[in-house]
Order: sequence, then C-alpha cells, then structure tokens
Amino acid sequence: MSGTLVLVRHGQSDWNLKNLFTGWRDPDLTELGIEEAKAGGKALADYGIKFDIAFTSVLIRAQRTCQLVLDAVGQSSLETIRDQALNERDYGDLSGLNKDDARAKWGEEQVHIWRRSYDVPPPGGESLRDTGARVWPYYLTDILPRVLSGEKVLVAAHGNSLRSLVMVLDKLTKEQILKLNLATGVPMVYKLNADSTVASKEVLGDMSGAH
Ligand SMILES: O=C(O)[C@H](O)COP(=O)(O)O
Repeated sequence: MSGTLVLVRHGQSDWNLKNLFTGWRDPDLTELGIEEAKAGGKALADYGIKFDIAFTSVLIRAQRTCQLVLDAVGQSSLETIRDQALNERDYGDLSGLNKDDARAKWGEEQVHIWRRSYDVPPPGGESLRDTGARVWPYYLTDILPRVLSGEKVLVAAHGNSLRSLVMVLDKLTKEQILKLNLATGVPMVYKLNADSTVASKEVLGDMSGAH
C-alpha cells in the first residue's frame, strides 16, 4: 500500500444555489457551502488524517473549500498548489444560463446529455472526456507521484473535474459515469496500491442526495 488520496467537491456555490451553469465562472461559496466544506473537514479530522500537500483549482469556490478543510484538520498553512487543470468542466455557451431555462429551451434529455454524458460537449464547451484529457495528465504528473511516495494528498475541486478522475480510479464505464453525481463537501478517501490501482475507497458522508 502506498499513500492516500482525498477528493472533495467544493461546497454549494452561489450559482449552484441559483441553479446556473457555472463552469469556469467564479462565484463564491454560499453560507451552506461554507458549512458543507467545514463538515467535510470535520469528517476528515475525525478520520484522523494529516495531509502532506493540497491541490485545488484556480476557482475561488474550490480554493475556499480547500482552506476550510485544512482549517478543520488543523493544517491552515499547509502548502497548497492551485492549477487550472483542476478547474470545473468548461460549460461553454451554457455558462451563466439557468438549468431549468435550458431544459425548457433544449429539452430535458439534451440537457442531461450535456451535463452527464462522457463524450457529448455542451455548445462551445468541454465534454467530460475533454475535461479528463487535461485533469488526468495533471493527476499523473503532479498528484499521483506524491501519493505513490506515501504522501497524504488533498484535492479540492469540482463536480466534473472530479468525476473524470473517479471514472478512471473506479474503472467506470461510459454508462456508469452518466449516473454518477458527487455531493458537495463529501470527502472520498482512496488508498492506492504501489501500481497506482485503488486498494480501498471510503466515502465520509452521504452521496445519495447529489444531483
Ligand atoms: O459548473 C456547474 O454548473 C456545476 O459546478 C456542475 O454542474 P453540473 O451538475 O450541471 O455538471
């Protein structure tokens, strides 16, 4: 067994609350989002983990979540690397639109395909495959080597940038990834084998309400 990789999706953002497609736009956390991030941090504190390094995106909602988790585990000053590679999927022309308005305009089915399919990009934006094509190389070069050297690594990022990672880690098919939604602020704790495959996965919270 080598190190530990913890993935956590940012807490509820202002645009999650307003039901807007967000992508690379940069809203902050809501009060609930702050509480969710703190709760995820408390779950990790109770789990007893101490991190060696943290990674997050260049977007404020993930950075704030990362800091709130680190505060909760008593590691407020831990080195944190911010990289655009971990950003949310770029929602292209949908960014800033209301998700219900988009359903009314393009239909429930089409919007679901844009939101959850593997390889159909929203207009002007990234498919999950496109997102994975930048998340996965960054994971391989910057994150995985640290985990394999035995470090405990926190990654605070986004619903779809993390779905693209989880798809590979959990060996999900294109059909299975369609159904996977990650809850805000719920940490997933992966222990990896020396060959980088997953030895164990624990979810510290409830993923069932995610949509
Ligand atoms: O970018 C967004 O709108 C959200 O962070 C994730 O949206 P989704 O649930 O539609 O993928």
